[in-house]
Amino acid sequence: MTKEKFIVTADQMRQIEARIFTAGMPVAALMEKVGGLICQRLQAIISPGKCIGILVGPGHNGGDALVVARELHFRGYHVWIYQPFSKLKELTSQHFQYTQSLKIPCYQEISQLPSYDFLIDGLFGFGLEREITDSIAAAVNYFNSKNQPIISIDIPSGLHTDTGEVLGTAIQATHTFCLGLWKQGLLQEQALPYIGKAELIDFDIPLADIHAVIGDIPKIKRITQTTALSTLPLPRPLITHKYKQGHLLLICGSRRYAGGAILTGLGARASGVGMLSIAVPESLKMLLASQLPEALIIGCPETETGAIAHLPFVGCVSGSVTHLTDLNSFTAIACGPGLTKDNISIIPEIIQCQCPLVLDADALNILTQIGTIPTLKQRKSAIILTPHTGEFQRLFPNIDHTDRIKAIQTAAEESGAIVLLKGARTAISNPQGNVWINPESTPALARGGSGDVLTGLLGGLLAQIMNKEIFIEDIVATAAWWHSQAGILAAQTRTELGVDAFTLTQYLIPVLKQYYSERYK
Ligand SMILES: NC(=O)C1=CN([C@@H]2O[C@H](COP(=O)(O)OP(=O)(O)OC[C@H]3O[C@@H](n4cnc5c(N)ncnc54)[C@H](OP(=O)(O)O)[C@@H]3O)[C@@H](O)[C@H]2O)[C@@H](O)CC1
Ligand SMILES: Nc1ncnc2c1ncn2[C@@H]1O[C@H](COP(=O)(O)OP(=O)(O)O)[C@@H](O)[C@H]1O
Ligand SMILES: [K+]
Repeated sequence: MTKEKFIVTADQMRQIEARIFTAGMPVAALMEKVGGLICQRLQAIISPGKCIGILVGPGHNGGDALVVARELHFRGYHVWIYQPFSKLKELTSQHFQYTQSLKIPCYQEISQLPSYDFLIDGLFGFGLEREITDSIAAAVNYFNSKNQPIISIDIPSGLHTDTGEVLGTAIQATHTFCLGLWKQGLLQEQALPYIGKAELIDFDIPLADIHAVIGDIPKIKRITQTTALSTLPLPRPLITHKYKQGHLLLICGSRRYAGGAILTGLGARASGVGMLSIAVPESLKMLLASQLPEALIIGCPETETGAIAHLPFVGCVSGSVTHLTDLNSFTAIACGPGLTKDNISIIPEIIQCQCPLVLDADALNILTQIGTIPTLKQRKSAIILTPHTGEFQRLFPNIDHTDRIKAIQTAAEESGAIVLLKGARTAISNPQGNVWINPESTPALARGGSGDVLTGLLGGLLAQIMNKEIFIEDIVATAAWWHSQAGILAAQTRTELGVDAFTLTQYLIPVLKQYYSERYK
């Protein structure tokens, strides 16, 4: 669905809504339509005869909930209403009056509430701007303590629509039916424990109204299956050869961290890149060759501690060492996993390469040591930094990272890099502040080495976009999506404990194959 990629703040949603109403759509008609759509979804989840408690707030979120209450009542569900407010908005008040004429039981006190199978949360939507307190806060905490399924309308009541921050307390939903367009708060990490399974209820907001408010090219977008698949190098052109499918150089590994190089290599393998070269310390060469027989393994001179001392350009070293001819012969370079910080000269050595460059893990720690901004300012071509929160803080110590989206926008603008901030909701910003957020992932990925897999996969995809009209940040977003989807599939098959980084690499291709089942039947 095309609207899945848009993300709005409360203010933007209000402006979009205002345009629709000004154009002639009656407010009551829209509420009726939305309530009907919510009901259809509820009927698919909840069988008739179940007992459903409806939590009704004073605004239009409460109005939606009342439409739902009325409809479910007529469809054979046992419905009761909890409505503790003395003053309701006019439309909400009318719907409330009608539910009372239908004799749907209504309660003001939680102590009086009957039992229930499901709750529908219509206390507050995007109109919540101040903390929930007193008896309403106590009610929210009471409902959370019951451990029964709760379906929140638009957003779990108590979450700030933009920041996902908890305002006093918040409903811990098992499902969230977000209305019309994804609210920014639902994409924020701090909101995750409250949202449950989230889905968008599309109520036909005209695209023209969306673009009029958030712009032709929206600043913040959700990565979707459609946006990701549209940038993948699939199907391959029939007439091609390996060098046309990209040549990736990985610079990674050390005697201490050999596994990082293997995992990065296996991530790159799954990308389908035409040629893969891996620069590792000389003593790792045989190991890497045995794990990745298709790759060209470049053994590098090493420090006493077993880190790469420098890259073996032609003329630099002799003997059995495989030489690198020229960094500019590659179509992408990814550097960092397992490198150690033992030799900081490796970054100045590669920073001027002309192809897209990914820095991850110890390459980021080295970058911090030699000076993030001054070093990146020397760079003329695209560079992608892939820090987790700790690395981000070290790279950009002056940037407040509590709002992760603002933080990456600032970091990208100041450094000129594309910044991918890893986490439960990985987000990517380019230097112009255009952001992609990855909306689905799994905590199964919170495990050593899974970031190394991402670096290899990303490098391999970047290597393949040469001469294609694809923005680099779009392919970075695709890599984050693919990596997470592989984690989700692996966790579904093996539980969240069964997704070690090597196993993750084994799911990268199977997860993709699901989307191309017709082609590969
Ligand atoms: N836009 C659309 O396209 C569509 C929107 N729709 C629906 O409308 C919802 C937005 O409705 P909304 O604007 O009426 O706000 P909502 O979230 O119900 O609550 C605001 C009310 O709560 C009150 N209040 C606030 N904080 C409080 C507190 N801490 N403790 C106690 N009270 C507090 C506040 O009172 P006041 O601040 O005025 O005192 C006000 O009365 C949206 O989420 C969606 O469900 C759909 O029907 C159709 C399409
Ligand atoms: N709670 C989580 N939910 C979803 N994904 C996560 C979570 N925690 C970590 N990840 C993902 O796992 C990967 C971890 O990367 P990183 O921290 O660099 O690990 P390593 O350096 O050990 O490989 C990142 O892609 C990150 O987005
Ligand atoms: K709600």
